[in-house]
Amino acid sequence: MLKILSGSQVKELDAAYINRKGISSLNLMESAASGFVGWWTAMDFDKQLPVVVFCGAGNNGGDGYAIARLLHGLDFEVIVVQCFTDSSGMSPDALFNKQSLPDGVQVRHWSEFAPCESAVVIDAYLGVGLRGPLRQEAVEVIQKINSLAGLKISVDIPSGLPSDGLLDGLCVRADFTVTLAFPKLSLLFPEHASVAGKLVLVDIGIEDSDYQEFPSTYFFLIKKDLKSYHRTFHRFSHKGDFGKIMLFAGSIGKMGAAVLAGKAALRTGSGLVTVQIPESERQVVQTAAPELMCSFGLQGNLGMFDALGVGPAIGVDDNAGTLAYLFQNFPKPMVIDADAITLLGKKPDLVQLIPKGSILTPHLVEFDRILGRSENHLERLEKASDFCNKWGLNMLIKGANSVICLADGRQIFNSSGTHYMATAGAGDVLTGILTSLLGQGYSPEQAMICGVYQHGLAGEIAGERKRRGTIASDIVEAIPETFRRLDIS
Ligand SMILES: NC(=O)C1=CN([C@@H]2O[C@H](COP(=O)(O)OP(=O)(O)OC[C@H]3O[C@@H](n4cnc5c(N)ncnc54)[C@H](OP(=O)(O)O)[C@@H]3O)[C@@H](O)[C@H]2O)[C@@H](O)CC1
Ligand SMILES: Nc1ncnc2c1ncn2[C@@H]1O[C@H](COP(=O)(O)OP(=O)(O)O)[C@@H](O)[C@H]1O
Ligand SMILES: [K+]
Repeated sequence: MLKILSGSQVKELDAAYINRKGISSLNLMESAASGFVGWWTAMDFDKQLPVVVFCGAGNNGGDGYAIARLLHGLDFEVIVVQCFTDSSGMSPDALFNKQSLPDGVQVRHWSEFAPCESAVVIDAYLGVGLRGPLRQEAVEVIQKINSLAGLKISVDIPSGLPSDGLLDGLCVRADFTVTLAFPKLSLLFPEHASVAGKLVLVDIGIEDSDYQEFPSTYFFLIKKDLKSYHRTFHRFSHKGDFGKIMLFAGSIGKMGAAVLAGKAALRTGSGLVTVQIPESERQVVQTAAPELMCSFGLQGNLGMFDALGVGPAIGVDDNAGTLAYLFQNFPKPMVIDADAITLLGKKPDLVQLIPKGSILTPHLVEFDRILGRSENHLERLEKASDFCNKWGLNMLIKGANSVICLADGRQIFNSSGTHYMATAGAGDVLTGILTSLLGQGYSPEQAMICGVYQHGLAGEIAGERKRRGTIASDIVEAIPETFRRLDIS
């Protein structure tokens, strides 16, 4: 898992890494530039298009000069636009890379740069070294970059966006942000989606051990983390090992929620899945998924289940008693979603009854219902942290880069997923996956890590196939492929 450090910790991280490896800061800058160019090459940009690289005077600009040199070496027509006047303020590494530009690279000053049609723009003007409000010249440079027609690619972070806080003013509006080593926190805020564009992470060789001395409560979950969190089953594993689970989901006219959650649990590997539904609706479930079992009315013997998930489309009227009953009679961590969360917002006294370690999975509107409106994502993250800590609960704030909030204060941003998942029932699928993993003996933390990543990956696989036509059933059908892609047997 990658630790997300603050912008001001980056210099110290670099120093620790450089010291341990016995290399120079220039080597690290070269790794950053090569990493960027590796991604660029994979994107297969058209060599007919000129590339315009806006370079600042700091190390972000240094990355830009190095990228310009490397792209020139790949036969691209490269124009460097210098966004400062006085070279005496340049960082030594930026100066070195500026002086290393080959003759074939044209260099202009930003004030005299006339936009050319359809150039690809690389924004290496300001990175994590931004301090305070933009100075007037920076405002004008950023306005110029934004006025250009071509595709815009920001190096590390869109220039002008603070790395750890909220945008207050202007920044480059990027189509892609190619971020170095770890994603900067602000790139993961929903309010910055329109300026950060698509997020690309480039490994520049800094290892987990180099991060150890730097405190942070924020983490970024990536594909290579997954295998170590999964349980392994053996050749003698039996149905019981894979767990018996119960899902309270669906109501008259909304039985899809029970079917989707139930099927997702089966596809995630549950041994036995029972859905608790209104009896009149049993045919819907048993026709749609014969592998599911149904139960009607409150179960007397909840103890036979290994895990329980409650909420998708159960309705908010008349269910407060059911929730209280479940909380009091099922003393293990459970998954609480959708209408069950809305009910907690209406009846906050119920929160104290929730079994410790349970997982609440609100989307942003449901989040507001339990914890009130937040001005921004930072405030939301803080509220979630306080709530989880106070009640010994876990929370998943759903959306792009869903955040796993643990009771000990750690907050883990998910890297998988796609906007094609913004479709009815995608959350019901997640409830099925999470409950299934709890039932298979995963701890709540393991279930959240594996479940959230795989749900996102299943969405990506479904999206590759169905694009805008993706529906929640496609996500369910893609779950088996996620195990294959992650090499989990
Ligand atoms: N481990 C990694 O991730 C690695 C990171 N690397 C790269 O280093 C970058 C960080 O470089 P950095 O620290 O030199 O700062 P950077 O972002 O270039 O900004 C400094 C410039 O901004 C200016 N400036 C500041 N505030 C301003 C304002 N309000 N308004 C206007 N101007 C303002 C400031 O001007 P000054 O105040 O000095 O006059 C100076 O010119 C990082 O993002 C990544 O790209 C890689 O090379 C290697 C590995
Ligand atoms: N733009 C997006 N990028 C990544 N994941 C998304 C995006 N939009 C939605 N999702 C995911 O899809 C799921 C939607 O859940 P939810 O809002 O509860 O849907 P529903 O109530 O229709 O089941 C969440 O897990 C969320 O993280
Ligand atoms: K930048």
